[in-house]
Amino acid sequence: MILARADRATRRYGDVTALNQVSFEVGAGELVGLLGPNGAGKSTLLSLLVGVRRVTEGRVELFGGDPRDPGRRQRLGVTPQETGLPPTLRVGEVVDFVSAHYANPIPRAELLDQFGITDLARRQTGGLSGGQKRRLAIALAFVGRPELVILDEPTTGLDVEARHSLWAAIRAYHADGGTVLLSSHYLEEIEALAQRVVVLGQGRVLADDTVAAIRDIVGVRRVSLTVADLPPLPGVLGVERTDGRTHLLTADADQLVRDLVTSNVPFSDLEIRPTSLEEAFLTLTTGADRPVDTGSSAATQPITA
Ligand SMILES: Nc1ncnc2c1ncn2[C@@H]1O[C@H](COP(=O)(O)OP(=O)(O)OP(=O)(O)O)[C@@H](O)[C@H]1O
Repeated sequence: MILARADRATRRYGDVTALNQVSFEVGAGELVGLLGPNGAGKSTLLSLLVGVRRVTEGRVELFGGDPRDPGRRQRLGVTPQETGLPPTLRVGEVVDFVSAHYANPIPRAELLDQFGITDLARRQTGGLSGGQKRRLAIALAFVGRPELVILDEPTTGLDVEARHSLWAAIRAYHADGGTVLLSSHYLEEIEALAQRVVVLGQGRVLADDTVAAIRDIVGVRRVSLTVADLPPLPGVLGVERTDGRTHLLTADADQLVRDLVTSNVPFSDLEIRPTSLEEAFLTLTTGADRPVDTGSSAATQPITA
């Protein structure tokens, strides 16, 4: 059963195309990570799916119909990137207030315990730290026992301990049959939680695959050197030349260096460094005005830079 779907969804803000013909689905019981650099369109996509924004073109569906239908939203739990909590209400009162909107909410004490915020129950939300507010906001997404939870960068601003306790709560919900779609900048977070990753870049789906397949792509290394002329070498995914330096992208830097040495080409100032997630995706898609097809292992396809 498909719980959320985007079908060639496009969203523009004036001249800015935030999402460009995005299609993907979230099936019941999945835990899907939405990964992408700043401005990739993650929040826009989530806001369409939860019904707070409308598509410019294309279609989005939640539980098989219009996300703006209140009946459907009852079955959904959401934590947006920023949440405004009424500053004078106590944490327990906020939980009670949100619970009152649902037929069968999780009891207050149980919810606070699950999210490690029991000791905050009597504190006014205005006096909470940023991380404490964030944990409360995330807990509130789960209070109505939703079938689908959508979390926009849930652990941004949390310390390591809070992040891990939140991951445990998300895993427990998923193990109980819940479905999760969460966005993140952090590959680590997606790896810790998700089975499937949808990568967005510049408003498009660049990849939709297993964590392992995506890991292969971001495992790309950048081998930089000064060289006059380079013969074709195996395993080179992309070549860039800037300021007299040549940069080779490869999934196996060790082998590439061996091949460079045995090719007898004179070179100097060899440097190897990992590409950041953002850089890997931007580089791999440079000049390729089309999505990367990881279904046939994008990491082994030649990319012209
Ligand atoms: N209300 C808006 N008005 C104009 N442009 C917007 C608006 N919201 C988003 N954008 C633009 O749309 C693009 C996608 O933004 P979006 O917030 O969806 O990306 P994101 O992947 O969630 O980024 P981040 O990781 O930084 O939160 C960006 O270029 C952004 O500046």
